[in-house]
Amino acid sequence: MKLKILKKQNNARRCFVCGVDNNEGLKTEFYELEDGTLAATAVAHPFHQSYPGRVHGGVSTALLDETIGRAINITEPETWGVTVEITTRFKKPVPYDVPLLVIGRITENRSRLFSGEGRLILPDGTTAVTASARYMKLKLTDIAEFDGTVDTWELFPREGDPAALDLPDEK
Ligand SMILES: CCCCCCCCCCCCCC(=O)SCCNC(=O)CCNC(=O)[C@H](O)C(C)(C)COP(=O)(O)OP(=O)(O)OC[C@H]1O[C@@H](n2cnc3c(N)ncnc32)[C@H](O)[C@@H]1OP(=O)(O)O
Repeated sequence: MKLKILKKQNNARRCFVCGVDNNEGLKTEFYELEDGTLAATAVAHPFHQSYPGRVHGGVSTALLDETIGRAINITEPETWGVTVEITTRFKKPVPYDVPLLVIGRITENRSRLFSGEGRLILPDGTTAVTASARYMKLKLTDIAEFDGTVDTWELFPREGDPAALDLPDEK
């Protein structure tokens, strides 16, 4: 199903998942879709491997963690949270050097905790990894040593940013 992108989210600079200056990271981009899903696009590299030919499960988990955690910002742009639990199910190997799509949704939102689920989808539409996670809401100043210079939080628009994304049915 093709879904319109309503908004691109900010990126950090050094974050392993979204840091635009982190050349060992994933440089993931996050897009809010019209149906309330958060979609993330990324390419993993050979230096993210576990066994040769497959991406480390911890890397896939990190992608899912941040995608689910950021999905809260669709309705609450000022909410920040830390992951308190994540459960991941690895169904297929994830290869590097191919475009990966990750989607996340919030399933429960309470005053102190929120939960969500997500899946990592391969270019052929297969779901390779699923996850569910829970986060505790905290003030940004209680989470981050944020000086606003090296570690910024900004929108990095790109000419290649898509206007819509095709979400395959679950398989
Ligand atoms: C600006 C720059 C931005 C950079 C980029 C950002 C990208 C965004 C990335 C986003 C994605 C990436 C995100 C990341 O990678 S976040 C990094 C990974 N996660 C962490 O570092 C979290 C580490 N843990 C902690 O700091 C503490 O444990 C916290 C602060 C969470 C709680 O310690 P604290 O000592 O304060 O609290 P407490 O232990 O007394 O518990 C307090 C209450 O909470 C309840 N409780 C606790 N745990 C759970 C649980 N699992 N399920 C249900 N309930 C739970 C507990 O029962 C109690 O309830 P009650 O008895 O009071 O009723």
